[in-house]
Amino acid sequence: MTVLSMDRVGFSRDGQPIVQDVSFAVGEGEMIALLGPNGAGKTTILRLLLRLLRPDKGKILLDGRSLAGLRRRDLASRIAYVPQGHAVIFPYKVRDVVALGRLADTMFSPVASAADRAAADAAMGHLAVGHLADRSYAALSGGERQGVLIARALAQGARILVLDEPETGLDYGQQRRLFDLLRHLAAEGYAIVATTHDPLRAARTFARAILLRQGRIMDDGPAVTVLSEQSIATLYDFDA
Ligand SMILES: Nc1ncnc2c1ncn2[C@@H]1O[C@H](COP(=O)(O)OP(=O)(O)OP(=O)(O)O)[C@@H](O)[C@H]1O
Repeated sequence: MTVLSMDRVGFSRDGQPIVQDVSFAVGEGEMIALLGPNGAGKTTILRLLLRLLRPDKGKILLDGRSLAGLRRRDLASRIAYVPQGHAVIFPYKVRDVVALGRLADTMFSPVASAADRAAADAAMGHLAVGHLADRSYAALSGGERQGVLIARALAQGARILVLDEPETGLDYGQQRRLFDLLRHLAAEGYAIVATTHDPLRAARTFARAILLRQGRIMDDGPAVTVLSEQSIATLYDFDA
């Protein structure tokens, strides 16, 4: 079932088209890699999906309803953003970072409820980061941070995860564990959209790949098919 879709979306900055005529639909349980050279518009598409930017043209639908008209709280209950883990944006204890995922709910009440604390604890348990709860987020390794950021997204209760280059800064083992985890979540029904700069990993790990070039979709389909040697060469502009 489709949970999120873009229909002929266009977005410009200062009259310059950044995203043009982009259409795709994300289904429950799908794991989609968004690939393309620097400046192709990947992050812009993520920001449009998260409603951090508004499209100039076309429509974005969440559960069949226009993203533009949704209440922030409803949006937060469905879509969670996992930023790059290497930036220390949270000078807090891990437990507090994960509880921030409940903010969409807790901001309506001055105190985190028992249910909020339970959701944060459950998310940490699910991602095996519970033992880090009282550590400082800033002192964690890249892989540990990425796990905590995903736990924060799960605590939010959202079933659509949008990740920006999640493997950045992780060693090979941590990347393996991260992508195993994402596959596991997709098998549980989570919809996952992630940008990546690693076509070989995307071909092995993701079910589907969307290739983006100069703001337009160049190809979209099963990752193993779409990410051929030839199309990778075309996408990144080198001789195969
Ligand atoms: N805040 C901004 N102001 C002006 N132009 C911007 C801004 N953010 C992005 N752009 C431009 O929009 C285009 C697409 O950028 P975007 O960050 O979406 O690309 P990307 O595919 O995510 O690139 P990268 O792989 O380098 O992260 C680029 O030409 C970029 O310079």
